Amino acid sequence: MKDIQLEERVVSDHKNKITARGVQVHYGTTHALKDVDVDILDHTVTAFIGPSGCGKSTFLRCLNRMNDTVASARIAGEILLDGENIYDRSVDPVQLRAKVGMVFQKPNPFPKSIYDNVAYGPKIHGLSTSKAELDGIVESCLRKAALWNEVKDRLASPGTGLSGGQQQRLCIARAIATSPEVLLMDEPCSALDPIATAQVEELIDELRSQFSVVIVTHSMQQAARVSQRTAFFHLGNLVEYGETGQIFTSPKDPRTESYISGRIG
Ligand SMILES: Nc1ncnc2c1ncn2[C@@H]1O[C@H](COP(=O)(O)OP(=O)(O)OP(=O)(O)O)[C@@H](O)[C@H]1O
Repeated sequence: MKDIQLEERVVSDHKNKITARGVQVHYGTTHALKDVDVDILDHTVTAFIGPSGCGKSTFLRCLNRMNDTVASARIAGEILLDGENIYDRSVDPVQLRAKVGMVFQKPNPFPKSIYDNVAYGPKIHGLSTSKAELDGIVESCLRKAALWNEVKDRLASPGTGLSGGQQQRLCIARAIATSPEVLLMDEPCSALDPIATAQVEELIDELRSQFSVVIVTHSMQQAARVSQRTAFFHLGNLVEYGETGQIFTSPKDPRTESYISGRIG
């Protein structure tokens, strides 16, 4: 990883967007996440890394209450978005997921046109008052997702007819169409080829100017390329969290050191 200028990474004084304290998750008798404390900064890409089964996706899914859909999941602790507890009874998970959007491992466009994939969220959340306004949102999101030029002449074609990399960028356009404040990405490049991966990574860096991005990745190179902060999970514990440069060049915990040098995982 010599070509990556980690030491040049500067984490600015962005404010906390998400504050997690004492987060525990059980699936039935499996204790998947143990007492996790994290501050996710605004306008920052945060990478979650760690060996398979360490709880990265579980924690990611706590941040927009996706785990609510898993019958056996029990979540304890506190997760605040801009100071408000997202698990409060008054919070509507559907509204929360518009603010804290998600992109999944496998591109999963709706069986609808390219246009309707992006327009769906703004429509159900009442974010546009006219067709012209909706057209504007669709175009701007497809542009932000670096897909507009490839699809502008076939907006009525099915989203599922695009290539894998294009489908993932369509899913990113769909996720940003509700103007989220945080975007969660669960291994968003694992089904993509190197060219599509590079496009999505470039996009992640651009999206950071608009909101926080949290990415789960199995690739340490990817974490080093795209993130400013990295959290290392192991056996359900958050072992170490800090600036990406520090985590990769001078980890404090021997378990982090072992993982990044390939001895565990
Ligand atoms: N829906 C579920 N029901 C039961 N157990 C689950 C469920 N989802 C995850 N687990 C368990 O919780 C633990 C953490 O899983 P999780 O998917 O969060 O790990 P991960 O670090 O994201 O793994 P991977 O890198 O393989 O995706 C594992 O022991 C897993 O088997």
